[in-house]
Amino acid sequence: MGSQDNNAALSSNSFLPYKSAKVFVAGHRGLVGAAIVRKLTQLGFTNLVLRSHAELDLTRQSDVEAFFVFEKPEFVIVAAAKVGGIHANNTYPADFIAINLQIQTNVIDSAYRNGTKKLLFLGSSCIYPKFAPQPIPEDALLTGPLEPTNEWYAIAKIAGIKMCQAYRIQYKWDAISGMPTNLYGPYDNFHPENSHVLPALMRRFHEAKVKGAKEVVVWGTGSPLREFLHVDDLADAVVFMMEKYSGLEHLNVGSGKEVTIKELAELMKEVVGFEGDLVWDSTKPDGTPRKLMDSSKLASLGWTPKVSLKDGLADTYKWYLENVNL
Ligand SMILES: NC(=O)C1=CN([C@@H]2O[C@H](COP(=O)(O)OP(=O)(O)OC[C@H]3O[C@@H](n4cnc5c(N)ncnc54)[C@H](OP(=O)(O)O)[C@@H]3O)[C@@H](O)[C@H]2O)C=CC1
Ligand SMILES: C[C@H]1O[C@H](OP(=O)(O)OP(=O)(O)OC[C@H]2O[C@@H](n3cnc4c(=O)[nH]c(N)nc43)[C@H](O)[C@@H]2O)[C@@H](O)[C@@H](O)C1=O
Repeated sequence: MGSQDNNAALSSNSFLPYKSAKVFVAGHRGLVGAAIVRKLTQLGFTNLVLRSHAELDLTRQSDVEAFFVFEKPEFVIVAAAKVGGIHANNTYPADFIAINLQIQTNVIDSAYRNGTKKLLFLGSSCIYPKFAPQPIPEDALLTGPLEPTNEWYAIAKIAGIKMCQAYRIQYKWDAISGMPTNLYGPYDNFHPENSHVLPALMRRFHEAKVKGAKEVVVWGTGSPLREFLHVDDLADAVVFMMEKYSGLEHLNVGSGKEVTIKELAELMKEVVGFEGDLVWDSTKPDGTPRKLMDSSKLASLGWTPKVSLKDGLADTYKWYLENVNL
């Protein structure tokens, strides 16, 4: 993190006092983007620039350039991406590498060229080697082979981190990166196959309860460990980093707490109130055995998460009942 000192001159762009600043939240209808918009609105930001995918396809370079020339946002948060769980990543590798490279390259380059003061890029904990030391420090990046089920997505995300670093070094531009762990919360994707484990199980347990089914199938062996963070905590961390961090290195953003998939399934069963049995489908991949991140750098700057997994699950299930299960 010594390189952060070399960039001290770039850290003058404080964010929080400028409530009327133009802030572009890319991907504002997704899990993460929606939480960031909620947080910024709560804080009193009045000039958010938002475009749905239908209004602006961020893979289209000339459209993105025209948007930035016209809007010239002062701050940019990149929460738009092609995102999915283990099955989607494994099934659509071309989409995961190409769409993510296109979106992030277009947005980062156009933001720099049109006077954006500061940009935050979001990656993911899957950037780290499959067998990284645990908890995973930021400097484990590029020290070993990736998990094959999501290497295409991981390579795109690593390119995003490196692009922010390259623009910081060459242009002295304040681009930073945050690497969140597995997230969940309101506006998650509850698709039965393509979503992440937590929303997938919430939906499957709920539907099983409603139908009076005797069992629910859960993928893999149940032994992999995952670290979950409520998306409201992530949004809080994003605002914190926009205000306080201007370094070359990406920063891990995790809860510091891990559970096995079996423990998650048992907890979900309890929260949803399903009374049948769990059946394990070991033909489905487990993915990375463990990916607990070391988020002590962010903690040392003064940020800590607040939402426990149990409370977060109950809150998300309430949202699911009110909004998805209509
Ligand atoms: N969910 C998680 O567990 C984790 C997420 N992250 C990161 O957080 C970020 C946000 O993820 P998350 O909110 O979960 O993802 P979502 O899929 O919920 O949201 C992604 C958003 O990006 C938009 N988008 C996708 N493609 C395009 C495009 N071509 N043009 C314009 N908009 C587009 C989507 O719009 P539409 O739906 O209309 O296509 C959607 O609003 C990503 O960078 C992801 O890597 C990191 C770690 C874990
Ligand atoms: C955030 C992160 O998310 C992805 O990585 P992942 O953590 O492996 O993602 P996942 O949530 O899909 O699975 C976690 C674990 O859970 C098990 N599992 C059980 N039952 C279901 C199930 O029903 N659905 C899913 N998806 N998984 C299930 C599953 O077999 C695996 O062992 C990356 O591709 C990449 O997108 C990324 O960055």
